[in-house]
Amino acid sequence: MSAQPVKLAVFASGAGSNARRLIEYFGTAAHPQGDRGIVVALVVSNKPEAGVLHIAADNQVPTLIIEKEAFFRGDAYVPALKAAGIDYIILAGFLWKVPSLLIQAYPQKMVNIHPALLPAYGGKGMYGNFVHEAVIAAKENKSGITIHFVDEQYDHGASIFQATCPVLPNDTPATLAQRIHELEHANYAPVIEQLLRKK
Ligand SMILES: Nc1nc2c(c(=O)[nH]1)N[C@@H](CN(C=O)c1ccc(C(=O)N[C@@H](CCC(=O)O)C(=O)O)cc1)CN2
Ligand SMILES: NCC(=O)N[C@@H]1O[C@H](COP(=O)([O-])[O-])[C@@H](O)[C@H]1O
Repeated sequence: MSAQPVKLAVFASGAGSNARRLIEYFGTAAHPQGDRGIVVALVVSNKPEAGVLHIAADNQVPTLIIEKEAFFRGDAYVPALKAAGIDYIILAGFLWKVPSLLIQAYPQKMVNIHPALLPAYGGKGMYGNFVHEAVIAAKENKSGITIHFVDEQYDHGASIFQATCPVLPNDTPATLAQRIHELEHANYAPVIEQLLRKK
């Protein structure tokens, strides 16, 4: 009898390129990838029109749309996540602050990827292109990604991994975002795999 795979729920609010990469790397409950023993079992979004939901559907990954009032009550969605056998929550462009009760339900089992080198350029309002605009406006010569545990504050949890890339003089938020996405797609899944191997 093969052991049950570790089940990830990916939380996303947008296009879902990171979710797509995680699905490609780990596979799904229906189509596990290799013998990693980890699968993307659920995609959760707060935006019914989010592109990530189409990526989930294309890969037969079940989805859960969350409602604001229930979500911010704190533990409204914990039963559904536990019923789905979710072991880890992976934030990938999720734009709501995760409430404490949900974090407490997944102690040291909730991670986020941020498109900058924290602690700089993090916190409320620092998401998507707002981050890249701030980095360029500050005339930084490098940026990067931070993968970190999630705590009750935005972008404050313990850092797990960082990678850097140059910021070029003629960069726009879009060209920098592309370079950051390449770092994200190369690193998020292997860093998660390594983190779970240590448990
Ligand atoms: N409890 C935590 N929740 C979340 C974290 C975290 O570290 N702790 N990380 C964020 C992801 N994130 C940056 O990596 C981030 C996302 C969104 C915001 C933000 O300012 N959001 C706006 C609302 C935007 C919207 O609804 O469209 C806001 O709060 O006013 C900052 C950082 C995910 N959750
Ligand atoms: N502060 C949170 C934040 O800005 N997250 C960022 O949102 C993007 C989502 O892209 P995707 O939907 O294509 O994965 C990613 O670049 C991620 O780092």
